[in-house]
Amino acid sequence: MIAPRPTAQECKVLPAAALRDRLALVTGAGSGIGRAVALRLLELGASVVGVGRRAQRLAETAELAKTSRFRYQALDLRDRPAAAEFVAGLGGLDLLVNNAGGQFVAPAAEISRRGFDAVTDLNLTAQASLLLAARPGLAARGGRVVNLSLSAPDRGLPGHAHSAAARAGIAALTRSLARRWRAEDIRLFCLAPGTVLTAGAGEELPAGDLARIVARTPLGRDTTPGEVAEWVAALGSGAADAVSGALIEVDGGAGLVAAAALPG
Ligand SMILES: CCCCCCCCC/C=C/C(=O)SCCNC(=O)CCNC(=O)[C@H](O)C(C)(C)COP(=O)(O)OP(=O)(O)OC[C@H]1O[C@@H](n2cnc3c(N)ncnc32)[C@H](O)[C@@H]1OP(=O)(O)O
Ligand SMILES: NC(=O)C1=CN([C@@H]2O[C@H](COP(=O)(O)OP(=O)(O)OC[C@H]3O[C@@H](n4cnc5c(N)ncnc54)[C@H](OP(=O)(O)O)[C@@H]3O)[C@@H](O)[C@H]2O)C=CC1
Repeated sequence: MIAPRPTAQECKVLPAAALRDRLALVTGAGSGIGRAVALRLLELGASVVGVGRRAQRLAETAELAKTSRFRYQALDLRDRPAAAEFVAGLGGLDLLVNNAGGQFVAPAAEISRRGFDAVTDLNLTAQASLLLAARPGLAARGGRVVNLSLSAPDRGLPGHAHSAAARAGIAALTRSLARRWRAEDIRLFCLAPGTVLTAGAGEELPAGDLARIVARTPLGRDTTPGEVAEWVAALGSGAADAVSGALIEVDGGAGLVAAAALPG
């Protein structure tokens, strides 16, 4: 049985002012999931700073946002000193959404050293560095961190050896810091979407492969950007006050089943 896909409107369950007066930093806010998250946080009253490498894409998000509560900065997060300086300059921060990430699909044996480094740099080292740099700002506001991940990175994802290793590292870091930073009232979470049919996912895998992966999902459907955005917003709100260090899978149950056949 295929579960129905909610409309963008049906995903919106939080009250209108749930994030009023909060400041959020969303990485990768110029496309896909990051853009959906940024727009939803703005709707809920937050101010949002979006970063990504391409200013043009961020400007498109600003056009959709139609509010001065959105500002953006072109930034390569793998330039760790620049990213750290930028986040320090924001001052107090209520929510960091570590969304920028991704990988290429390749059999493990065909991933070169530079390819492995590029993916682990983006999905582990740069994310870790950003959240460490954000610590003082988060501590000043009892802030939250949502790290975007892959569902069940430890189940052995074909074609994703480099990325799964990086995401498992972030999950471990999330749990470690959730414990270590509790004195500063900082909460950290990992959020693992299932297959979200963004343009980025389409560049990574052919449509046929994505359809096969979605068909194997227990709920028989993809995850929508709106669903991911609502969960991120909830984790940034009072709804998550009793949650700490969790990996939350918004994946239609994908993490419960063996991954579909892909090379690798
Ligand atoms: C069923 C399972 C359920 C799994 C369920 C999966 C469902 C779909 C889930 C979708 C998940 C998503 O994340 S969708 C979002 C996708 N979006 C993205 O991935 C965007 C971000 N990605 C990137 O920017 C790139 O992929 C990334 C490699 C990380 C960074 O790129 P760089 O510019 O640094 O890299 P480059 O300079 O081009 O290349 C660096 C090295 O990597 C190698 N490299 C690059 N592309 C390569 C490729 N396709 N194959 C081999 N090797 C490659 C190059 O050859 C270089 O090595 P040498 O040749 O040795 O020099
Ligand atoms: N779509 C899916 O099915 C799933 C996605 N995810 C994860 O969710 C996140 C968002 O994915 P999605 O929206 O689909 O993909 P996109 O490719 O649209 O998003 C990736 C974003 O990250 C930004 N980015 C990439 N590299 C850098 C960098 N070095 N510095 C700054 N920004 C960077 C990109 O902007 P720019 O290129 O301009 O820098 C882009 O906005 C990723 O971490 C992805 O791996 C997880 C599970 C499933």
